[in-house]
Amino acid sequence: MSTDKPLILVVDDEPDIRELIKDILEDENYLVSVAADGQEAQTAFNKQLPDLILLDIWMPDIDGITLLKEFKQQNKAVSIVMMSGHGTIETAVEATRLGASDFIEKPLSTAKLLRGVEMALENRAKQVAIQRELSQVPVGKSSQMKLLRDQVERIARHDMPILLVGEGGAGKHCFAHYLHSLGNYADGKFIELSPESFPLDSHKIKSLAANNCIYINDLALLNDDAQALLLHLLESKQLDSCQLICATQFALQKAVDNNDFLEGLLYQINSITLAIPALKDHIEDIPELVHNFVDLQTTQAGLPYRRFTVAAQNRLRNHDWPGNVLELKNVIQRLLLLSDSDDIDVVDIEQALHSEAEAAAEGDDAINFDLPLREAREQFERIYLLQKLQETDGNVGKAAKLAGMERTHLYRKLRSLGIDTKQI
Ligand SMILES: Nc1ncnc2c1ncn2[C@@H]1O[C@H](COP(=O)(O)OP(=O)(O)OP(=O)(O)O)[C@@H](O)[C@H]1O
Repeated sequence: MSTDKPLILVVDDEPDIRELIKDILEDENYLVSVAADGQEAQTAFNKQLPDLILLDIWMPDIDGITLLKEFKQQNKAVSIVMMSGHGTIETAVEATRLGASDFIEKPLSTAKLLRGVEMALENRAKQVAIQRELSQVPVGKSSQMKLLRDQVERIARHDMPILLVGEGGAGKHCFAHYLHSLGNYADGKFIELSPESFPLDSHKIKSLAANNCIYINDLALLNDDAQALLLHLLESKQLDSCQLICATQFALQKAVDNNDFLEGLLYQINSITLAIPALKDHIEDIPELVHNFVDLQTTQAGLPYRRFTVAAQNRLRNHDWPGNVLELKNVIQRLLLLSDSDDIDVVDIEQALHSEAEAAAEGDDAINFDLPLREAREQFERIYLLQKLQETDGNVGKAAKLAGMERTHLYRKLRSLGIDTKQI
């Protein structure tokens, strides 16, 4: 829902009835838009997705059942109540089979109309809650999150590949799952392919992809052969019966300029791009995210419930969150696990953020000889590679040459060490 008041679209070819319904619903504080025929209804639907559609069954240009099918195809979460003066049981059954949530018979009475509308909106709210549980619907009331959710609802059923761009931990997986849950292959699997696991075999990819959702993360790290294969499959339209979502935290255009990424592949996958903002750019969502994570950790992971004081929440809003939502999730988990009071206050937050910062800063220090070899090696690699990237002004290709390693190997290394080339 994009506003706090539910938006109801009334589709009826009789002007008196349309206006009457509009007046009654507006008196009850609903937002109402009206359409006289199928075409107007389609335009209104595309302009702003309604929370509920009241749809007349008999209309001159297109019948309500066809329109119902079209709307449901475009967005299966939309709630639709059919209205008809000549309602028969068969039509009602047919409409509910096709996804209508209810059926109101004309002549309408105010009570009948309002009861139908309330029930449909309640059902929709329940459905959204269930869906949220199942598919991790991205939460957040900020304008960015609302817009992204609206865009996802609009594009999920398109067949074009979708590109998600955002920093590590910003929510790319979360939006990919949401796209899958609303997409044409929601009943199929969500298969994640990483550059390491990307099969260099077109039959294998096609069989994985068939009627499923393929999520490739991080696209910039695909090696040359994998890039060429993916480009070939897309150009020859061999990945048609699947939903393809690619994700990256690196600037792909920059990778193209550096000859690290195939330009043709970028054009194949970037026509629908969603930018997932860094958490510091939508901090107003922190209270809701905190609530969401506390809920998840207490119900699913069995951690004890603790209340975050308002001061604690404000302190969380003042942090920079370089690790984005993932970092917030980790901080909350740590607080629920380690705190010994029922209330989480500013002091607890300071402590948790301090431990996070210490962990993150460890890599910037001189080599620590107390560390096990593996961690000391990682620490050295981080310092060494940051130095090379600084020398080459963030150019991964050049840094790879200096370091005497393959570019894609370097990309992978940077990712595993959590180094963001944009920050160089
Ligand atoms: N808007 C959101 N609402 C609820 N949960 C979120 C939201 N954004 C992210 N999360 C959760 O935060 C965690 C980190 O997000 P996610 O894994 O989606 O980030 P990512 O961008 O895919 O990270 P990476 O770059 O490491 O692949 C996940 O558990 C995800 O479900």
